[in-house]
Amino acid sequence: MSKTIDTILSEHPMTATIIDGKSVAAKVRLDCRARVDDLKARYGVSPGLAVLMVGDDPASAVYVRKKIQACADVGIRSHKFLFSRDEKQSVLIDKIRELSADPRIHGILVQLPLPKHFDLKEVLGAIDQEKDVDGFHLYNVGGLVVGGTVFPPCTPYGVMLLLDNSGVEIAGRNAVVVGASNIVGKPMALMLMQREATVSVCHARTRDLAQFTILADILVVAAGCPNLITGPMVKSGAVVIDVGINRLANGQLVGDCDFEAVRRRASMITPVPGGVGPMTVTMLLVNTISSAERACTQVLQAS
Ligand SMILES: Nc1nc2c(c(=O)[nH]1)N[C@@H](CN(C=O)c1ccc(C(=O)N[C@@H](CCC(=O)O)C(=O)O)cc1)CN2
Repeated sequence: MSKTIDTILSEHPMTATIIDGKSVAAKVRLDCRARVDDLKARYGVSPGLAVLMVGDDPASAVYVRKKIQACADVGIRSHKFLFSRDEKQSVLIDKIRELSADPRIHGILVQLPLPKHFDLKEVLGAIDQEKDVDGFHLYNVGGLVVGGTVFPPCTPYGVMLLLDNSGVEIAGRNAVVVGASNIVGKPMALMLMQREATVSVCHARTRDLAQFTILADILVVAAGCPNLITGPMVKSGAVVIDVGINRLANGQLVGDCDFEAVRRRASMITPVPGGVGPMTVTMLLVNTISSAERACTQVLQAS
Protein backbone atom coordinates (compact mmCIF):
# COMPACT_ATOMS: atom_id res chain seq x y z
CA MET A 1 0.00 0.00 0.00
CA SER A 2 1.45 3.40 -0.90
CA LYS A 3 2.06 5.85 1.93
CA THR A 4 0.57 9.34 2.08
CA ILE A 5 2.90 12.33 2.03
CA ASP A 6 1.92 13.03 5.67
CA THR A 7 2.96 9.52 6.72
CA ILE A 8 6.27 9.80 4.88
CA LEU A 9 6.95 13.19 6.44
CA SER A 10 6.09 12.01 9.94
CA GLU A 11 8.60 9.15 9.49
CA HIS A 12 11.27 11.46 8.04
CA PRO A 13 10.50 14.92 9.39
CA MET A 14 12.16 17.75 7.50
CA THR A 15 13.34 20.76 9.43
CA ALA A 16 13.58 23.88 7.39
CA THR A 17 16.67 26.04 7.44
CA ILE A 18 15.89 29.37 9.05
CA ILE A 19 16.43 32.36 6.78
CA ASP A 20 17.96 34.82 9.22
CA GLY A 21 16.79 38.28 8.18
CA LYS A 22 18.75 39.96 10.95
CA SER A 23 22.10 38.66 9.73
CA VAL A 24 21.36 39.41 6.03
CA ALA A 25 20.23 42.91 7.09
CA ALA A 26 23.43 43.41 9.07
CA LYS A 27 25.54 42.54 5.98
CA VAL A 28 23.56 44.92 3.76
CA ARG A 29 23.92 47.65 6.36
CA LEU A 30 27.71 47.29 6.30
CA ASP A 31 27.55 47.94 2.56
CA CYS A 32 25.25 50.93 3.23
CA ARG A 33 27.82 52.39 5.62
CA ALA A 34 30.53 52.08 2.94
CA ARG A 35 28.33 53.77 0.32
CA VAL A 36 27.53 56.64 2.70
CA ASP A 37 31.24 57.13 3.44
CA ASP A 38 31.96 57.12 -0.28
CA LEU A 39 29.32 59.81 -0.96
CA LYS A 40 30.82 61.97 1.77
CA ALA A 41 34.37 61.51 0.47
CA ARG A 42 33.52 62.08 -3.21
CA TYR A 43 30.84 64.76 -3.09
CA GLY A 44 30.77 66.02 0.52
CA VAL A 45 27.13 64.83 0.69
CA SER A 46 25.43 62.82 3.42
CA PRO A 47 22.08 61.29 2.49
CA GLY A 48 19.03 62.81 4.21
CA LEU A 49 15.73 61.06 4.96
CA ALA A 50 12.50 62.77 6.10
CA VAL A 51 10.09 60.59 8.08
CA LEU A 52 6.55 61.91 8.53
CA MET A 53 4.18 60.32 11.00
CA VAL A 54 0.56 61.26 11.69
CA GLY A 55 -1.08 60.23 14.98
CA ASP A 56 0.30 58.05 17.72
CA ASP A 57 -0.25 54.45 16.62
CA PRO A 58 2.12 52.50 18.92
CA ALA A 59 3.29 50.03 16.24
CA SER A 60 4.03 52.89 13.81
CA ALA A 61 6.00 54.65 16.55
CA VAL A 62 8.13 51.49 16.98
CA TYR A 63 8.80 51.26 13.22
CA VAL A 64 9.67 54.96 12.96
CA ARG A 65 12.09 54.59 15.87
CA LYS A 66 13.73 51.62 14.14
CA LYS A 67 14.12 53.63 10.92
CA ILE A 68 15.66 56.62 12.70
CA GLN A 69 18.07 54.35 14.61
CA ALA A 70 19.04 52.44 11.44
CA CYS A 71 19.77 55.75 9.66
CA ALA A 72 22.03 56.82 12.51
CA ASP A 73 23.84 53.46 12.40
CA VAL A 74 24.88 53.88 8.76
CA GLY A 75 25.40 57.66 8.74
CA ILE A 76 22.16 58.83 7.06
CA ARG A 77 20.74 62.13 8.43
CA SER A 78 17.13 61.63 9.45
CA HIS A 79 14.49 64.27 10.15
CA LYS A 80 11.30 63.28 11.94
CA PHE A 81 8.05 65.27 11.53
CA LEU A 82 5.12 64.40 13.80
CA PHE A 83 1.53 65.53 13.16
CA SER A 84 -1.47 65.12 15.42
CA ARG A 85 -4.05 62.58 14.20
CA ASP A 86 -6.58 65.34 13.46
CA GLU A 87 -4.14 67.50 11.50
CA LYS A 88 -5.47 68.91 8.21
CA GLN A 89 -4.35 67.03 5.10
CA SER A 90 -3.23 70.31 3.50
CA VAL A 91 -0.69 70.88 6.32
CA LEU A 92 0.85 67.45 5.72
CA ILE A 93 0.94 67.99 1.95
CA ASP A 94 2.55 71.44 2.33
CA LYS A 95 5.32 69.87 4.42
CA ILE A 96 5.82 67.10 1.82
CA ARG A 97 6.11 69.72 -0.95
CA GLU A 98 8.60 71.75 1.09
CA LEU A 99 10.74 68.62 1.66
CA SER A 100 10.41 67.62 -1.99
CA ALA A 101 12.00 70.95 -2.96
CA ASP A 102 14.80 70.71 -0.37
CA PRO A 103 18.07 69.49 -2.02
CA ARG A 104 19.43 68.22 1.34
CA ILE A 105 16.58 65.70 1.53
CA HIS A 106 16.99 62.61 -0.67
CA GLY A 107 14.17 60.45 0.69
CA ILE A 108 10.68 61.19 2.01
CA LEU A 109 8.33 58.68 3.61
CA VAL A 110 4.94 58.91 5.24
CA GLN A 111 4.51 56.18 7.85
CA LEU A 112 1.40 54.08 7.16
CA PRO A 113 -1.35 53.58 8.02
CA LEU A 114 -2.66 57.16 7.95
CA PRO A 115 -5.82 58.10 9.89
CA LYS A 116 -8.99 57.47 7.85
CA HIS A 117 -9.73 61.09 6.89
CA PHE A 118 -6.53 61.36 4.80
CA ASP A 119 -6.66 60.65 1.08
CA LEU A 120 -3.71 58.28 0.72
CA LYS A 121 -3.30 58.72 -3.05
CA GLU A 122 -3.17 62.51 -2.72
CA VAL A 123 -0.69 62.40 0.13
CA LEU A 124 1.63 59.90 -1.56
CA GLY A 125 1.24 61.70 -4.89
CA ALA A 126 2.65 64.89 -3.32
CA ILE A 127 6.04 63.20 -2.74
CA ASP A 128 8.63 63.99 -5.42
CA GLN A 129 8.87 60.67 -7.30
CA GLU A 130 12.68 60.98 -7.25
CA LYS A 131 12.56 60.98 -3.41
CA ASP A 132 9.82 58.35 -2.98
CA VAL A 133 12.05 55.87 -1.15
CA ASP A 134 9.04 53.75 -0.08
CA GLY A 135 8.16 53.26 -3.76
CA PHE A 136 4.47 54.03 -3.14
CA HIS A 137 4.06 56.94 -5.62
CA LEU A 138 2.02 55.92 -8.69
CA TYR A 139 5.04 56.60 -10.92
CA ASN A 140 7.11 54.02 -9.05
CA VAL A 141 4.20 51.58 -8.86
CA GLY A 142 3.83 51.88 -12.65
CA GLY A 143 7.56 51.31 -13.02
CA LEU A 144 7.11 47.93 -11.31
CA VAL A 145 4.61 46.92 -13.98
CA VAL A 146 6.51 48.08 -17.06
CA GLY A 147 10.06 47.88 -15.69
CA GLY A 148 12.42 50.70 -14.77
CA THR A 149 11.20 51.27 -11.21
CA VAL A 150 13.21 53.96 -9.47
CA PHE A 151 12.51 52.67 -5.96
CA PRO A 152 11.27 49.12 -5.33
CA PRO A 153 8.99 49.02 -2.23
CA CYS A 154 11.04 48.04 0.80
CA THR A 155 9.35 44.86 2.06
CA PRO A 156 9.12 42.93 -1.24
CA TYR A 157 12.56 44.27 -2.20
CA GLY A 158 13.86 42.78 1.06
CA VAL A 159 12.11 39.46 0.35
CA MET A 160 13.79 39.25 -3.08
CA LEU A 161 17.15 39.87 -1.45
CA LEU A 162 16.51 37.13 1.14
CA LEU A 163 15.60 34.67 -1.64
CA ASP A 164 18.68 35.59 -3.69
CA ASN A 165 20.95 35.50 -0.67
CA SER A 166 19.65 32.02 0.20
CA GLY A 167 20.33 30.78 -3.35
CA VAL A 168 16.65 30.17 -4.14
CA GLU A 169 16.01 29.71 -7.83
CA ILE A 170 13.04 31.83 -8.94
CA ALA A 171 12.69 31.52 -12.73
CA GLY A 172 10.31 28.73 -13.70
CA ARG A 173 9.15 28.02 -10.11
CA ASN A 174 5.59 28.23 -8.80
CA ALA A 175 5.23 31.22 -6.48
CA VAL A 176 2.08 31.82 -4.47
CA VAL A 177 1.53 35.15 -2.72
CA VAL A 178 -1.18 35.21 -0.05
CA GLY A 179 -2.42 38.76 0.57
CA ALA A 180 -2.77 41.44 -2.09
CA SER A 181 -1.98 44.68 -0.26
CA ASN A 182 -0.49 47.64 -2.13
CA ILE A 183 2.54 47.64 0.18
CA VAL A 184 3.47 43.95 0.01
CA GLY A 185 1.32 41.45 -1.91
CA LYS A 186 0.85 43.25 -5.25
CA PRO A 187 4.43 44.49 -5.67
CA MET A 188 5.71 41.12 -4.46
CA ALA A 189 3.76 39.32 -7.18
CA LEU A 190 5.08 41.74 -9.82
CA MET A 191 8.68 41.32 -8.72
CA LEU A 192 8.42 37.52 -8.78
CA MET A 193 6.72 37.71 -12.19
CA GLN A 194 9.55 39.94 -13.45
CA ARG A 195 11.96 37.15 -12.47
CA GLU A 196 9.91 34.62 -14.46
CA ALA A 197 8.19 32.79 -11.62
CA THR A 198 4.69 31.49 -12.31
CA VAL A 199 2.75 33.60 -9.84
CA SER A 200 -0.66 33.11 -8.21
CA VAL A 201 -2.13 35.72 -5.89
CA CYS A 202 -4.55 34.56 -3.19
CA HIS A 203 -6.36 36.23 -0.33
CA ALA A 204 -6.99 35.13 3.26
CA ARG A 205 -10.59 34.48 2.12
CA THR A 206 -9.67 32.53 -1.03
CA ARG A 207 -11.89 29.44 -1.08
CA ASP A 208 -9.88 26.31 -0.33
CA LEU A 209 -6.66 28.29 -0.01
CA ALA A 210 -4.72 25.04 0.46
CA GLN A 211 -5.31 23.92 -3.13
CA PHE A 212 -3.18 26.90 -4.23
CA THR A 213 -0.57 27.01 -1.45
CA ILE A 214 0.23 23.29 -1.82
CA LEU A 215 1.53 24.00 -5.34
CA ALA A 216 3.96 26.70 -4.21
CA ASP A 217 7.70 26.18 -4.51
CA ILE A 218 7.94 29.69 -3.06
CA LEU A 219 5.15 30.70 -0.68
CA VAL A 220 5.00 34.34 0.46
CA VAL A 221 2.36 35.02 3.10
CA ALA A 222 1.35 38.59 3.91
CA ALA A 223 -2.24 38.39 5.05
CA GLY A 224 -2.07 39.47 8.69
CA CYS A 225 -3.82 36.32 10.01
CA PRO A 226 -2.04 34.22 12.65
CA ASN A 227 -1.98 30.48 11.84
CA LEU A 228 -3.52 31.02 8.38
CA ILE A 229 -0.95 28.62 6.90
CA THR A 230 -0.79 25.21 8.56
CA GLY A 231 1.64 22.35 7.87
CA PRO A 232 -0.51 20.34 5.42
CA MET A 233 -1.04 23.47 3.26
CA VAL A 234 2.67 23.58 2.39
CA LYS A 235 4.41 21.57 -0.32
CA SER A 236 7.23 19.44 0.99
CA GLY A 237 10.51 21.32 0.43
CA ALA A 238 8.89 24.71 -0.26
CA VAL A 239 10.57 28.00 0.62
CA VAL A 240 8.22 29.90 2.94
CA ILE A 241 8.48 33.63 3.50
CA ASP A 242 6.27 34.85 6.33
CA VAL A 243 5.64 38.60 6.08
CA GLY A 244 2.80 38.64 8.64
CA ILE A 245 3.27 40.56 11.87
CA ASN A 246 0.56 39.80 14.42
CA ARG A 247 0.61 40.72 18.09
CA LEU A 248 -1.31 38.08 20.12
CA ALA A 249 -3.32 38.88 23.26
CA ASN A 250 -0.44 37.49 25.38
CA GLY A 251 1.93 40.00 23.75
CA GLN A 252 3.72 37.43 21.56
CA LEU A 253 4.63 38.50 18.02
CA VAL A 254 3.82 35.86 15.39
CA GLY A 255 3.58 35.64 11.62
CA ASP A 256 0.84 34.14 9.44
CA CYS A 257 2.22 30.57 9.56
CA ASP A 258 1.94 27.90 12.20
CA PHE A 259 5.72 28.11 12.43
CA GLU A 260 6.57 24.73 13.99
CA ALA A 261 4.24 22.75 11.71
CA VAL A 262 5.29 24.59 8.54
CA ARG A 263 8.93 24.25 9.47
CA ARG A 264 8.56 20.46 9.33
CA ARG A 265 7.39 20.66 5.69
CA ALA A 266 9.46 23.50 4.26
CA SER A 267 13.10 23.52 3.19
CA MET A 268 13.59 27.16 4.24
CA ILE A 269 11.46 29.54 6.32
CA THR A 270 11.67 33.07 7.69
CA PRO A 271 10.89 33.50 11.39
CA VAL A 272 8.76 36.25 12.92
CA PRO A 273 10.32 38.28 14.42
CA GLY A 274 13.76 38.36 12.81
CA GLY A 275 12.88 37.46 9.21
CA VAL A 276 11.46 39.97 6.77
CA GLY A 277 10.95 42.83 9.29
CA PRO A 278 14.63 43.83 9.61
CA MET A 279 14.92 43.76 5.78
CA THR A 280 12.09 46.32 5.41
CA VAL A 281 14.04 48.93 7.33
CA THR A 282 17.32 47.97 5.63
CA MET A 283 15.96 48.36 2.10
CA LEU A 284 14.73 51.82 3.06
CA LEU A 285 18.37 52.70 3.79
CA VAL A 286 19.41 51.22 0.44
CA ASN A 287 16.77 53.26 -1.43
CA THR A 288 17.73 56.46 0.39
CA ILE A 289 21.41 56.01 -0.43
CA SER A 290 20.60 55.16 -4.07
CA SER A 291 18.55 58.37 -4.25
CA ALA A 292 21.45 60.45 -2.88
CA GLU A 293 23.89 58.79 -5.32
CA ARG A 294 21.54 59.52 -8.22
CA ALA A 295 21.18 63.17 -7.13
CA CYS A 296 24.97 63.58 -6.93
CA THR A 297 25.58 62.12 -10.39
CA GLN A 298 22.75 64.21 -11.88
CA VAL A 299 24.37 67.38 -10.48
CA LEU A 300 27.69 66.31 -12.02
CA GLN A 301 26.09 65.60 -15.40
CA ALA A 302 24.33 68.98 -15.39
CA SER A 303 27.55 70.92 -14.65
N1 LIG B 1 5.65 54.11 5.01
C1 LIG B 1 5.61 52.81 5.30
N2 LIG B 1 4.71 52.35 6.18
C2 LIG B 1 4.69 51.02 6.48
C3 LIG B 1 5.63 50.13 5.90
C4 LIG B 1 6.54 50.64 4.95
O1 LIG B 1 7.37 49.91 4.35
N3 LIG B 1 6.51 51.99 4.70
N4 LIG B 1 5.68 48.79 6.31
C5 LIG B 1 4.98 48.39 7.51
C6 LIG B 1 5.69 48.63 8.81
N5 LIG B 1 7.16 48.67 8.79
C7 LIG B 1 7.80 49.74 8.29
O2 LIG B 1 7.33 50.83 8.21
C8 LIG B 1 7.93 47.69 9.50
C9 LIG B 1 7.38 46.50 9.92
C10 LIG B 1 8.13 45.60 10.68
C11 LIG B 1 9.45 45.88 11.02
C12 LIG B 1 10.25 44.98 11.89
O3 LIG B 1 11.43 45.22 12.05
N6 LIG B 1 9.64 43.99 12.50
C13 LIG B 1 10.33 43.15 13.46
C14 LIG B 1 9.51 43.08 14.73
C15 LIG B 1 9.29 44.43 15.30
C16 LIG B 1 8.52 44.44 16.61
O4 LIG B 1 9.07 43.99 17.60
O5 LIG B 1 7.38 44.93 16.62
C17 LIG B 1 10.52 41.75 12.89
O6 LIG B 1 9.65 41.30 12.12
O7 LIG B 1 11.52 41.15 13.23
C18 LIG B 1 9.98 47.06 10.58
C19 LIG B 1 9.24 47.95 9.84
C20 LIG B 1 3.64 49.13 7.59
N7 LIG B 1 3.80 50.54 7.38
